[in-house]
Parts: sequence; C-alpha cells; structure tokens
Amino acid sequence: MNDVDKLFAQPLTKVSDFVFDHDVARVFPDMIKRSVPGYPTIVETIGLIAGQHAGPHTLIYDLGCSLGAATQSMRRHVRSQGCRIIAVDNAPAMVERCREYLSAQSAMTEELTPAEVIEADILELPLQPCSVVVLNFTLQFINPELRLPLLSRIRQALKPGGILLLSEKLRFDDPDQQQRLENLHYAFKRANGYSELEIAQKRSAIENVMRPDTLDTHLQRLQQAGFSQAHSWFQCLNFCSMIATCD
Ligand SMILES: Nc1ncnc2c1ncn2[C@@H]1O[C@H](C[S@+](CC[C@H]([NH3+])C(=O)[O-])CC(=O)[O-])[C@@H](O)[C@H]1O
Ligand SMILES: O=C(O)C(=O)Cc1ccccc1
Repeated sequence: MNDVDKLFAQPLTKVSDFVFDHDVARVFPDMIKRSVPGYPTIVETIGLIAGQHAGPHTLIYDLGCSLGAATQSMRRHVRSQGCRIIAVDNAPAMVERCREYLSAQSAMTEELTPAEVIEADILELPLQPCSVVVLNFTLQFINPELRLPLLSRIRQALKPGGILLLSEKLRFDDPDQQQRLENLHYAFKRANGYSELEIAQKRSAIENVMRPDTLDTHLQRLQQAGFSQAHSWFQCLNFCSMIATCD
C-alpha cells in the first residue's frame, strides 16, 4: 500500500506542475518523510500541542490533511471528552486514501478522538467555532494573495484560548542563508536516497505551485490576521512550525 517514491527517477521530457493525484497519494508517506527534515517530529508534536489546547466538546480542523498524518497524531493525543476532528483536503486521491488510513487506525486502536474527512477547498469551506486549527505544510500551496484572508477566517473561527499550528518551508531574505539552507535540504534528500535528477525534476515540478514565505512574513501576517501571539516552536533546516494564539 505504501510505495517508495520514484516519481521523478526517470528523465522527463517535460516536467509538469506538481499535483496531488493518485500517483502522489500512493507514495506520499515515503515522499514527505524523505523530503521534509523534521516531519515525523512535527507530526508527533502537533498531536502533543493539540492535546494541551483542545478543550472538552470542541472542534479541531486539519486543513490540507493529505493522508491525515497530523489527524492520526491528534486522535491519539487529544484526551478531552467530546472533541471531534475535521480533516479537509481538496484532492480526491488524498481524501480517498486518508479515509482508509483513519479507518485502519480506528480498527487498531481504542479510545481515539473521532475524525471525519471532508473533500473541500479550504478557501471555500465555512469554518465552525473551534479550538485548534492545523495547517501542516498547506499554506505554501495557497495563492499568496489569499493567504491573509484564509488566516483571518481561521482566527475568526477560533475560540478564546484556541491555537493555529502552521508548518511551512521557509525562504530567507539573506542570499547566503538561503543558499546554505537550500543546499543542506538537498543534502538531506541525497542522504535519503534521492538522485540529483530526482532532486532537480522535483524542484521544477514544485517551483510554480509551492511558494514559501520568510519567517518574518509569516509572523507579521499572523499578527495582521488578528492572532495575539505568534512564534516558531520548531525548525530543521528550511522547514519550520509555528504556533499562533488567540486571547
Ligand atoms: N485549497 C485547498 N483546499 C484543500 N486542500 C488543499 C488546498 N490546496 C492544497 N491542499 C492540499 O494540501 C496538501 C499539502 S501536503 C500536506 C501534508 C499534511 N498536512 C500532513 O500533515 O502530512 C504538503 C506537501 O505535500 O508538501 C495536499 O494534500 C493538497 O491537496
Ligand atoms: O520536496 C520538496 O522539495 C519540498 O519542499 C517538500 C514537498 C514534499 C512533498 C510534496 C511537495 C513538496
């Protein structure tokens, strides 16, 4: 069920823009673990932090859930009575497999927080009052102009004491820092078995669809969206996770 990512292993005459289709869904757990430094730690810690902030009888959103890794972690960590997780993705292939993964988890473990998966565009979906929202490497795929309106809507939906957990690939204004961390990211990929060709073709595939911001841009935008406090709680190379709080 979980295949090794060889999507960019053969030379392609034209590298198309990256899409979350069936081929990607099939290899996604392998791809993200070998491509994002710190990903397993981030996913596990999202569960831990959500467990501290999800009050009884509140809603949790996992927006751009892919196969539901963050949802699975939160289902294990959130112990409050009457909590429910809504995982959302607009890629049908991801949603289909996410439902399978969550059913398999339910079958294997007792006392998990209930979770449902909705196929929807997070830019369109009305958000109900909630205690925790997760954007784990999703905002970077949203049109830059629509990022602040989305974050403002999330802020409006969060109850007092609620939090947003936002993980992103970072860009750096300083050219030396950008080059150093980008090179280290490629070294991380190489160490995980990706070839130079795979690294180069994946880079072309994502350059038009994934647009990272600087940490400053993120923190300022979170403030603009109305969050009381925002800071990072994890960084490995050019990948970071932030928490934003509501009074
Ligand atoms: N407008 C949108 N509406 C809904 N979903 C969207 C939208 N745009 C993109 N997505 C979805 O956001 C996800 C981004 S992957 C998230 C990993 C996951 N969070 C994880 O914890 O493993 C990150 C990555 O691949 O680097 C994809 O599944 C898209 O379909
Ligand atoms: O692979 C990369 O270079 C990334 O930045 C992360 C990533 C992981 C999975 C899908 C798209 C991008």
